[in-house]
Amino acid sequence: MTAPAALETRGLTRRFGGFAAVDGVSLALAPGSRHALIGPNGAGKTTLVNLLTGAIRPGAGAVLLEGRDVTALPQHLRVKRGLARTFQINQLFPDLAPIEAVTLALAEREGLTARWWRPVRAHRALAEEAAALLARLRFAPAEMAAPTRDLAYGRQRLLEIALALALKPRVLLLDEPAAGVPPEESREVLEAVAALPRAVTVLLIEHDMDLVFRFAERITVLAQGRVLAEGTPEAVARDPRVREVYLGEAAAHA
Ligand SMILES: Nc1ncnc2c1ncn2[C@@H]1O[C@H](COP(=O)(O)OP(=O)(O)OP(=O)(O)O)[C@@H](O)[C@H]1O
Repeated sequence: MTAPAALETRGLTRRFGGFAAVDGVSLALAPGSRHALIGPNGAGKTTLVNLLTGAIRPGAGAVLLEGRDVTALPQHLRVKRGLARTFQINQLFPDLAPIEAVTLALAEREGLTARWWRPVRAHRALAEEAAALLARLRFAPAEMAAPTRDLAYGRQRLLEIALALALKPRVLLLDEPAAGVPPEESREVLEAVAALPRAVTVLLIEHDMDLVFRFAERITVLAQGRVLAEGTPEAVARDPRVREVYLGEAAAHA
């Protein structure tokens, strides 16, 4: 028996008024894969992510996490089942150092924050775990201890990813993790994500094609709410239908 997909949708549909923003989308992320979701503006990517996380409900279809139907579950229970997404930048505390923020996130996950009597030892173990997590994302010790506001923007985006990882997800959704990050730094962000252990399946939603083609093993292309193409980066890049929607978009912006 083959393992179920890490995350799967079946015929997922969401309408706004009469307009189908997501229209019968079926996709499956293989366990441990690096998968990207791309599509021109208005293709339905954000709506699909909101359906995956449970921020909004579908009119039809299903979402399955490791083979279990989570369509009816609210967001926090999907997080508990192992689905995490990156935080928005404004959720970072500028005065906290990354090591403090990640230690707190780990403590919250372990349910330790409510215990005022928690032993110092437990806190030290969490701080060590936080340091290891940040080191995996290539934070130097000095950066871990400096206030978040002093970090370069790319490092702040990596800190968001570290906070999502503190939830110990099985599936991580990254919604444009490199948006607004200078090119030299954005490459670093994606390299650090690509180097995460294969126990975490990653779905990347990204506009920057360079980053997508560097990162992804499989790409799903969304257009007008539907899956237009799905395959390896090479196959997707060759697909004339994909070229058409992107060339059309480029022409519209010219
Ligand atoms: N709450 C809403 N009410 C009405 N229409 C909506 C709503 N949310 C999204 N839409 C419409 O659904 C379509 C898909 O939007 P969505 O934001 O999911 O696309 P996207 O692929 O994320 O686009 P972009 O890359 O520009 O962010 C758009 O035409 C949008 O106007």
